[in-house]
Amino acid sequence: MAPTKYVDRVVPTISLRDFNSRVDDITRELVNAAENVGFFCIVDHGISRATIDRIFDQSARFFNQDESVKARVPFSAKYNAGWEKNAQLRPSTGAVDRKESYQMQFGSGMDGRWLDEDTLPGFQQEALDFMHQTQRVSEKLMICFARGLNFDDDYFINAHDVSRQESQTVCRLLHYFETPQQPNPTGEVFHRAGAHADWDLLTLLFQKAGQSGLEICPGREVSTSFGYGDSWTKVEPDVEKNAIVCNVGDLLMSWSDDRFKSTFHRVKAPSEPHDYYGERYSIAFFNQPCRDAKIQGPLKKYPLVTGEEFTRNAMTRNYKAIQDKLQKEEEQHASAPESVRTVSAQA
Ligand SMILES: O=C(O)CCC(=O)C(=O)O
Ligand SMILES: [Fe+2]
Repeated sequence: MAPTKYVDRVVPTISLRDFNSRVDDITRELVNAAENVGFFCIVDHGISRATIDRIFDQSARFFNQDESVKARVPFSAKYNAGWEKNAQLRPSTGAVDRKESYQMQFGSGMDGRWLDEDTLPGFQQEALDFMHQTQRVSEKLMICFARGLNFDDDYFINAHDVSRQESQTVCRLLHYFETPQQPNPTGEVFHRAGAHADWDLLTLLFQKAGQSGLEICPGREVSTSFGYGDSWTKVEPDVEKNAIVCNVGDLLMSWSDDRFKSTFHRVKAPSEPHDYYGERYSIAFFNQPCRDAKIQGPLKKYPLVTGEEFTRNAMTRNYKAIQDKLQKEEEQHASAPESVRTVSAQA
């Protein structure tokens, strides 16, 4: 593989301190970041580092269970919840991400998908507490983006109400495996998370100290397929500042008539000398619209769709890209590639 081209880009850091009295300034900063980079870090958000460390401990507890235990709560594409391993196929790589993940929701999508209290005492409660705290931070961002688009303050909050049955919001625990440092004899590339854009409104990402790998390639600058030939920027974990890395998803891009940019990102397949090869834990909180939310930007650039339709369209798009890629490979090699197993319901 050709060496990755890197470029320094400023990923703005935005403080949510004194939110109520500073909401206009914060809105300006967020809007500017969303228009230009699509990524930003937030600090002074109110979730303590101790809370974040504890949820990472819970995540390790979950992933340390035997596979037979985790397999009791398998991923369901219908409910977009549960555990999966080496299963998320990416159109950008044509391969599965080398990771396991456990997706949690607030409501009935989790029926039968929590491990029982005997197996993981306290896990469900702590996970839900963390998810509610992250939801409250998300709601502050939603107020600002609603203001930026001249909607009422509670416009996005209502469309993402996690107390409703129609909620689709997901908290994804992620665990990437340690990667062999020696080039693999077969030349196999261990993709961690292939380049993609998320298809939610906003993603809030938590990282652990020293566990690098996240890279971005702002959407509007991408000129090659999935940003491969483009210049990437590393977004290192900033645990000192207790930063949460946030990005605009396809939903907010569409809902803003393309004013706010959904941005390509990836967790790089470690392959170059300074890459991080060790295991990586991260947590992504995807603000998904309620199934019956009505989605249309102020300029009505795109036809009105419901949250359910938007998610379905995003999945179809993703799936079609994979199908097209496989078809091309099939034509090139005149032999069928390994069959596609699952397409995760997330970007
Ligand atoms: O693990 C990470 O840092 C990024 C994960 C991600 O982009 C995703 O799951 O959509
Ligand atoms: Fe992502």
